[in-house]
Amino acid sequence: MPQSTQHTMSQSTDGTLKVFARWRPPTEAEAAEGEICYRTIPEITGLSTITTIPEEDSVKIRPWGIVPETPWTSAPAFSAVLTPDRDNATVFETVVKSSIPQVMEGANCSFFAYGHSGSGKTHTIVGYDHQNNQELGLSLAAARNLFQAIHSLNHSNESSSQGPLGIGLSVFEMRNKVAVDLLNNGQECAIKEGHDGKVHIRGQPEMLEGGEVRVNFIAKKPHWTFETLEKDLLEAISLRSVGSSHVHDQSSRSHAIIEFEIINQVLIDARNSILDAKAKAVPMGKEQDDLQYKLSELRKKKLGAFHNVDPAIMALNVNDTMDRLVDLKKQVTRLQNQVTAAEQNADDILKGAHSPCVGAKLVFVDLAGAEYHKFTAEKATALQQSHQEKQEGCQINFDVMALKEVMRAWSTNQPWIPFRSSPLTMVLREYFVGQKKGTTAMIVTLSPAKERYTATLNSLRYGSLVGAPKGK
Ligand SMILES: Nc1ncnc2c1ncn2[C@@H]1O[C@H](COP(=O)(O)OP(=O)(O)OP(=O)(O)O)[C@@H](O)[C@H]1O
Repeated sequence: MPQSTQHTMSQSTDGTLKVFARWRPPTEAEAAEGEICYRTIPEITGLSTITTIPEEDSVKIRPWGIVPETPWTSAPAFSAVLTPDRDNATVFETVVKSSIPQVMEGANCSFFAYGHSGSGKTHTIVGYDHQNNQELGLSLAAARNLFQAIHSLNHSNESSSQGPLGIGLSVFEMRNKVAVDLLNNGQECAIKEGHDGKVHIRGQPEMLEGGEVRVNFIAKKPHWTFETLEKDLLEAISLRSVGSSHVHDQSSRSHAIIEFEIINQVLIDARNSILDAKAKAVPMGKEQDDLQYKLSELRKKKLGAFHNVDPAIMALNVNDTMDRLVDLKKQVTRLQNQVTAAEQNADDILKGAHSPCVGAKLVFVDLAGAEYHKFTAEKATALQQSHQEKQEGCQINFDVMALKEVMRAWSTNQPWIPFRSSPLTMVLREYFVGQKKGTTAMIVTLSPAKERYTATLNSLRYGSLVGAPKGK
């Protein structure tokens, strides 16, 4: 039960990283058991601290639990503390709304929900009551607002040769070390870092007619209206993996990532051209490597090396093979030039777009809750988890700690940001880098149930670490 609840409007110390706390209402059973006592204290900086109050009645003593002897007080880390009476529409106004103009100016903005199982992350990010505008999740409310801004730009820009603006939707989850494409039947995608440091999420190669191999990236579906985007997004989210956590057996066991990118048809076509050019270049490159290998085998044999060579290779005519190799090299160079030109074209479209918002991204991440097995009933339930679930739990803990370091390094303009620390932070890299810095915010979702005191305190500690002002 909050001793005093303070709702402050969003303010930020540096304009880029904000942390919010959101308490959800108790269920009937939780209310009957009693609630965690806490107090919000606004600081002069505009940030708030949260103190938990271990009054006799505030934290239930459990047989194997630990009862805190002293109050715990956070750092002044919270831009706003949203009390249980605040609905999703209010959370949107407080946390997300100011980022819509930033995205329209070309900045990337990202929002993370962090909290233990059942604390309200999915309620906050996606929402459950989609008929009720007041309870639309932040991602959907943001998409609706973004479409309003885009449509008015489309009307004022009707003559644009690049076509109207829309939103490219990607929805995937990070499960262990792979990305699972929820817009493409749950296809597993590998996470690869390119020579340029950019991280790509690659799907399974697709065999095309004529032997071409198309390596698709994670699906990005273009949408021109909010209604079609909403339908796709909700269908994708329904495919998320669930498992047994310490609270219930329908817990999200993955980090879900919802990405909106502002696009136009010209950009879509340019990106398809890159994939087409690569599809042609890949088999040629492979054939070239293959011939080079065969020729080296033939040379070794010619030099008298004691070496078993495949009879099929021995049967090759060296001169013909060399001619074919020279020809292939020319073709591969030509195709690689086509790929480079297609990539350059896509970059030029982004730079020369009629609106600076083309290519800007707005991202929502529903983080899997970290596991805290140290105390109480959570340990008992954890023991019933399968080996795979325990491994996932370790990876989840690792990911969220890596994310905290990335956020702190990024918000304090460190020259080196540890994006490579975990697959999650590798994938998130592109949302943090960019010409313009937009808002990044963490919403720590909190359960008021005494039963969940340890987990709630751990979430608060995490929020406090992420949001503590620079240098602390
Ligand atoms: N702010 C809120 N107001 C009303 N109900 C809420 C709120 N937050 C959460 N709930 C309810 O609490 C339950 C658990 O919420 P939710 O599924 O969002 O938790 P979660 O943190 O995503 O859990 P998990 O990590 O296990 O998936 C749901 O029934 C949801 O409707």
